[in-house]
Amino acid sequence: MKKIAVLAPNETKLIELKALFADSQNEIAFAVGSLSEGLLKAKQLIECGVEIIIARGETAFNIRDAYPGIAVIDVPISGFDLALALEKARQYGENVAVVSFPSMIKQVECLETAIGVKIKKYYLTSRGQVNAEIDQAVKDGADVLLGGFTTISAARQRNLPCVEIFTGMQAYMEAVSSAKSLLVTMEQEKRKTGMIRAVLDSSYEGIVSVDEKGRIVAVNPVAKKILKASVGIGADIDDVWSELKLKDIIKSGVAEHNHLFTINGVQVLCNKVPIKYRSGAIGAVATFQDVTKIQMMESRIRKEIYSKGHIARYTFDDIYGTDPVIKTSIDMAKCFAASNSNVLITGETGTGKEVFAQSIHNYSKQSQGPFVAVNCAALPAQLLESELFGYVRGAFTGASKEGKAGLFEVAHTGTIFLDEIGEMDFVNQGRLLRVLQERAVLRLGSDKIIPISVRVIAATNKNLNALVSQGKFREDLFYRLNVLHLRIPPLKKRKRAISLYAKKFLEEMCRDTGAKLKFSSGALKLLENQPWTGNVRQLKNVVERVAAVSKNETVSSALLTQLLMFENDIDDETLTSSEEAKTILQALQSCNGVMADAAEMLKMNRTTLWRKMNKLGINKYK
Ligand SMILES: Nc1ncnc2c1ncn2[C@@H]1O[C@H](COP(=O)(O)OP(=O)(O)OP(=O)(O)O)[C@@H](O)[C@H]1O
Repeated sequence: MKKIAVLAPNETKLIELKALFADSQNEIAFAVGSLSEGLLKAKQLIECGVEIIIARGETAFNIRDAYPGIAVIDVPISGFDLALALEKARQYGENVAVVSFPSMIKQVECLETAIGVKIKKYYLTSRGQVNAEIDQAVKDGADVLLGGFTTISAARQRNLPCVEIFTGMQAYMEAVSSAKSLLVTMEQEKRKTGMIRAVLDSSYEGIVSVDEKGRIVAVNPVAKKILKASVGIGADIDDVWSELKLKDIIKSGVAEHNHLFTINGVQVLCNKVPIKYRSGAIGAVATFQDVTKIQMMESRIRKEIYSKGHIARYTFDDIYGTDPVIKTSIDMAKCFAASNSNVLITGETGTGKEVFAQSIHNYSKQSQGPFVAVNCAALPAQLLESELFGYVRGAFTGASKEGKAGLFEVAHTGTIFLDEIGEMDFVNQGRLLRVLQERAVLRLGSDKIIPISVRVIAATNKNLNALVSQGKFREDLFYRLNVLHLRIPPLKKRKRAISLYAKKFLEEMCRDTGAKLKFSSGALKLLENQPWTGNVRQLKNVVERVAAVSKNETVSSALLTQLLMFENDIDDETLTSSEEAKTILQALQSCNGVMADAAEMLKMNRTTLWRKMNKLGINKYK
């Protein structure tokens, strides 16, 4: 496809030009036409793919005016061309007048001082004016008329002395050479623009940039989607998105980061930056992202990173609860799961508070997000603070170089389960309250607010009301946590459920080992009459022991009595401070005091270890 075209003013010139550029016939299109006829030819050439048009004077001017997207090269009148014309003109007399369109007169003006002559000028704005201007020139005493094709044709018809200013071949050669190098530059620009366009189009961020007047110069598909407006290049940014105040950025020359806006109901996070050239701003660019998309992406990344550790295993189906007491708790918990409010679960140790918390999470809208369980009593206050809220590099001595996301951030879009909340110190209670109020966290040592969407479920076996009246627990925090309250009754209050649990747990254990065991009715009676201070957890442990030691298919009350004696012995104060304490201390020592590792080594969960340490007076280890 030919990208360059030459418009000759007449047939004679066309023949000369075709001969001159015979070598470039494949690259250059040739056509005849000047003024309105030239404009028509230009239209046809553009439709055929021409991007650069070489034309003369007024024709060039008109094409440029009508097709601003097309490069037009004006064939100039050279000093040599004008000198030649003047030399001929002087043969008629001293008074030379040029009658022509402004573009040609401007070129003559530039050259007349160089040549050292004074030429009278008569401007044409249309072809129809030519005779009137010639009349005026003659009246003013012109001996000879200079001009282009229009003037010379009219003068010749009236037998007036005239000389045509020819555009020499040298000028056409220069114009063609300029056109060729312009084409190369244009191709390079197009490639660059194409690459920038591809970057803009593939960006996950919305991007809008404006020039110094606030007119849009670039806008990508994501931005169009968010703005929901038919955003056109050249449109005033204030007509499309006035809230953005992008013109203020051009004025101030100062960037603004992390601004939250709502546009068309979509919350976006926006950065605005001035485009600077030399000392001033020549435009501005705004990049913005749909906040929910950022959150979804973050949550996906977080889930990838934490998928191993932060999953809720239990669902309501795992809770054995045919007894009416627990059924009521399950029904209530299901209702709680449907709301987003904070939940406080109270109940004695081992009643199943975490099982309920996990089931609520899995039944809730947050079920696709992480479930992060934190034992507030298992960590010293300062460590708990950095674990919960995270920190930035250098926040405190020993802080990791990269900083660390807190568990609240980890739990984003999911649930955080704050177990043993009654053990939380006052400083952390204050920080927790702020997080609950503002739904955002500040990492230690940072002033950057990180918005989070986390469902909070807290649990305690303490009487929080009593702790509030003793001044050990913040009242405001208590009310924030206690929006929905789930009380899990102790096992001794669900006597009828004991044998059901025992049977179910035995079935579970047998499923693992392949054994076929069942309780005798006497054994079940015995179980029902135990105090079960450790509640369901304790019952489960006893059944586990039964499954391990029972040699007969039917578990007798005799065997059970023996095992229960042993169970009660474990609770015996005299035993606790000796062997068990020693084992725990050894485990803690070899794990550098890291409770999670020690618990794993001792094959018990962290909560159990923590409780045992408390009981044995070794909870201040480290
Ligand atoms: N209704 C139930 N159905 C089945 N298993 C249960 C039930 N309640 C509790 N459990 C079992 O009892 C054990 C203790 O439960 P969980 O850890 O939820 O208690 P907790 O009240 O959170 O204890 P703590 O206060 O000591 O943290 C778990 O192993 C769980 O499987």
